Amino acid sequence: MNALHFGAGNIGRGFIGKLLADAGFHVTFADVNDEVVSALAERQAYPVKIVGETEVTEAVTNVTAVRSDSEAVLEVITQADVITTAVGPNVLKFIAPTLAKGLALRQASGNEKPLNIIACENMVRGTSALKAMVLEVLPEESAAFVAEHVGFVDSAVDRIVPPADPGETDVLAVTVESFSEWIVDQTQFAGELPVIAGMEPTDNLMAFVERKLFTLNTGHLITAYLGYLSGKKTIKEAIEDGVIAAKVQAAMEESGAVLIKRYGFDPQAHAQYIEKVLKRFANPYLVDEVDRVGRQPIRKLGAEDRLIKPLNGTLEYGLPNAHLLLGIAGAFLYQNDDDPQAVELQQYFAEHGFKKTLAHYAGLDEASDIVAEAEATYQKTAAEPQDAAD
Ligand SMILES: NC(=O)c1ccc[n+]([C@@H]2O[C@H](COP(=O)([O-])OP(=O)(O)OC[C@H]3O[C@@H](n4cnc5c(N)ncnc54)[C@H](O)[C@@H]3O)[C@@H](O)[C@H]2O)c1
Ligand SMILES: O=P(O)(O)OC[C@@H](O)[C@@H](O)[C@H](O)[C@H](O)CO
Repeated sequence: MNALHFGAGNIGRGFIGKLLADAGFHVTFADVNDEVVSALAERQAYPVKIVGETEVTEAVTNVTAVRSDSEAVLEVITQADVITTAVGPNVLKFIAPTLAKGLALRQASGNEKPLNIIACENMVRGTSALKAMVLEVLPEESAAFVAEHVGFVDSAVDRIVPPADPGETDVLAVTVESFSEWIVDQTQFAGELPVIAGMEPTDNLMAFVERKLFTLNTGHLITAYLGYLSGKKTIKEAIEDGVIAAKVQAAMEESGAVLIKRYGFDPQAHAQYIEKVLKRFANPYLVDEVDRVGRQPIRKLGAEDRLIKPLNGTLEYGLPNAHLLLGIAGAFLYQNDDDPQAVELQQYFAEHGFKKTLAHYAGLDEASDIVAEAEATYQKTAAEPQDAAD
């Protein structure tokens, strides 16, 4: 069985590529990082350090790599049984034309075995978004072939994988937490549902995607921004501050109340889920910087993402949202010259002011009460950033 995985980064090497290799797939990574591609192609193996109560380093073998913009990747697409991605939501548009070309070539090669494509990104129904991009550029004569033989399967992916420790010299080494969860929409597969250890099929994907994105990622982001405001470098340092932890928990309870209403989750089980997430943030063996978790604030202010979608849910059901608003204030106060989206957000904000900026990026009505409330929270937080975090 052959797997092709786009994005040999943290989650690619530390979770999805490892899981597929462990399941017996020959895994080809496709990436644009020459150093990583060369090392994978040469060594055909890499180490994954799993840290938690115990620490173990496992070797991932039976892997190789090609550049994702090379002719070689097209050949791999013609032979793959599964294609996965972990490149970041904003990069899917760059790999869609490659997938379309490869699928046309697969048709020409006469390979009619089922192929399943699964985007493993932090976004709601990322594979469906990728499918739309692929179909847009797919040659018309391949449309029927793809509809019959290719499954585009949405998924939810959860494992905290920061970049390697600063002192690490092996470009392929990756450190991961022991927890992992990969849930796929069983209704979207082409061919028979494959049995892969660590991949859990469900017929209720949206509940799992939203539970993960609007609990873990909502809480993670607010931890990062409150940590940033109080001068903390890592998520662990931030969540060890009791006041920050209480605010983060309150935000997860606000989004949780929406999820409980929307999906009928058991409130007690959801409270335990939140508790477990808080423990994962405090993992003493992971060095996860607030800048990684706070990255790309424009993406994170999107209407379907971890702050605004739960906020809209609180409006729909008439629920409290003060701590979600604090997260939005945090996004506006987050400054990082190395993050192009943080720079763009600050520039737009300086030119257009709070209300126009939030309305622009979050798809909210500039004249709405909620945007006015968000601005008031921003002003209060900007005046006393320490109070927000202390
Ligand atoms: N790291 C985590 O804890 C985690 C957990 C769950 C989900 N995710 C999601 O996984 C995705 C990747 O995150 P990450 O933390 O692994 O990021 P990362 O930056 O470590 O990895 C992304 C990889 O994609 C590669 N890439 C960029 N452009 C490419 C292209 N055109 N073709 C092929 N490869 C390309 C980069 O070189 C890099 O190796 C994101 O959507 C993220 O939200 C991350
Ligand atoms: O990857 P992002 O930028 O969408 O979000 C940053 C982190 O919250 C995220 O990578 C988590 O570590 C991950 O989602 C855990 O499963």
